[in-house]
Amino acid sequence: MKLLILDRDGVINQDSDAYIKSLDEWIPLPGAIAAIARLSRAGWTVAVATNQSGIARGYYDLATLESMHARLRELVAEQGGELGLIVHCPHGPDEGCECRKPKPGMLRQIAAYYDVSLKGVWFVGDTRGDLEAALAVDCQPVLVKTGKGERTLAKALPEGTLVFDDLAAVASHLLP
Ligand SMILES: O=P(O)(O)OC[C@@H](O)[C@H]1O[C@@H](OP(=O)(O)O)[C@@H](O)[C@@H](O)[C@@H]1O
Ligand SMILES: [Mg+2]
Ligand SMILES: [Zn+2]
Repeated sequence: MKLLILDRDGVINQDSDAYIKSLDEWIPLPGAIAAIARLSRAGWTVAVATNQSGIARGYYDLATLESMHARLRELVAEQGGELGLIVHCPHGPDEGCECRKPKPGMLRQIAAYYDVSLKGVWFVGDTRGDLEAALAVDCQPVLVKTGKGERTLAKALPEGTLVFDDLAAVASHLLP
């Protein structure tokens, strides 16, 4: 199974230090939707693992989050693709959950859903926490320079991290 796991904010859509709090604030990054659709049409399963502490913080509710994900699915479908499982962590940093990255709980949830091993599966993110979550479960850490990626690049990356300009470049690398 060709499985690719993506972080959401800063990889698929614009991120903000003020959180993405509404559907209007959820703006796809250039080429991201097309990249997901291209991968899907080529037989890849594309899943998403996203921290959403804004829910715990009271900035937006689950219905709003789900409206963003419905829009994401709609845009991918308009380009002939299909997005796979989206897993989110609604918890705050102090709740001690197992799903908030850099913990790998969401990656494990995705692996269990598809009944596959995570070894070597690419996990594409824009923050150090994404890379650490990948390493914790033997995924291939992949950093994109969008979102907080340039900030993440300013410090030493975990050994073996692959770096791409954006999700479109990741898709072009994976597709013939
Ligand atoms: O990149 P993903 O995991 O899809 O989502 C990140 C968001 O949940 C938010 O995560 C927050 O981190 P804290 O949760 O406050 O540490 C901040 O970095 C926000 O800027 C960001 O929008
Ligand atoms: Mg992110
Ligand atoms: Zn959680």
